[in-house]
Amino acid sequence: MLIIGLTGGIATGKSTVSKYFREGGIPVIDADQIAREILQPGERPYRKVVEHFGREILQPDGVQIDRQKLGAIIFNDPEKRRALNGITHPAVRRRMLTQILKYYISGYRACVLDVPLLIESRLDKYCSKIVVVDCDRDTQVQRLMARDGISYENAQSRINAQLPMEEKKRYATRVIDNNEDKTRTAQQVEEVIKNWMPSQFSTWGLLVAPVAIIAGAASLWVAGKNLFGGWTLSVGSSWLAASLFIN
Ligand SMILES: CC(C)(COP(=O)(O)OP(=O)(O)OC[C@H]1O[C@@H](n2cnc3c(N)ncnc32)[C@H](O)[C@@H]1O)[C@@H](O)C(=O)NCCC(=O)NCCS
Ligand SMILES: Nc1ncnc2c1ncn2[C@@H]1O[C@H](COP(=O)(O)OP(=O)(O)OP(=O)(O)O)[C@@H](O)[C@H]1O
Repeated sequence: MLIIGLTGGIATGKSTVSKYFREGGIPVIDADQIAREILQPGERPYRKVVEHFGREILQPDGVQIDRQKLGAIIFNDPEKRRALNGITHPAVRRRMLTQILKYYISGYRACVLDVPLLIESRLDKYCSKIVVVDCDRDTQVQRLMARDGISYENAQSRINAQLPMEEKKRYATRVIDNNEDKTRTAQQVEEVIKNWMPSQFSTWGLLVAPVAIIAGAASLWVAGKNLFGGWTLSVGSSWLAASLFIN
């Protein structure tokens, strides 16, 4: 299975690019979405975050986390940001792994991991390819302020909480330029899908190969007991397994 890591700076356009991958038939695992789920009441990371940051980060209902308040704390303080990451990231990673397995078992040929902090948290090493979504800093600031309704200073501190784009781009297999209109961005994603998608044969190979290997081993055992036909079966199964894997 091809695992494509998708990253970029805040508001450079990862969700926009994700949408085009989904439209191209490739499932996307969204780390921001998972991070939201684990901060719901009842989840263990929720409890730890409230314990660590205190009840003042809760909304007036005294239950839900006020994301704006928590954001204001962690985007302006590297130490507190590290503490939050230390609580949330292991749980996010576990859920991402479960989702990857789900897609693998369902026979998908590829999936995208949409992770803003892919490079910072060293998840890039588990990806076969890395897509970095880029736009110039002024555009990024403008889009972030417009989308989240935040001030120029707030936008700057959120951008500065991440690795600079120049650094992220060094890890890219492919940079998607998201400075122009969305149609141009969609075309770049289409190109990526066309160039990178593994053949249907190789996906089936990954699913069928373990069965073929077991069949090969079993027939070797039978062949040891005699039967010319058994050898034929074992060689045939092993060849099938090898060829599916190699693909
Ligand atoms: C601080 C929180 C509550 C702010 O919530 P808010 O709804 O305002 O923002 P949202 O979750 O939509 O994130 C928006 C963007 O902020 C950036 N961002 C989020 N968390 C971090 C972080 N810890 N460090 C740097 N950038 C971050 C990402 O680019 C993300 O796409 C929230 O982002 C959070 O829980 N962050 C910790 C979990 C995390 O690291 N998530 C990132 C993916 S693993
Ligand atoms: N090519 C584009 N032209 C105009 N607006 C765009 C373009 N790409 C994205 N946007 C807008 O910019 C904003 C940020 O884009 P998006 O939400 O995709 O970024 P993101 O990288 O996923 O952000 P985050 O890091 O916060 O998750 C959104 O309002 C989106 O509609």
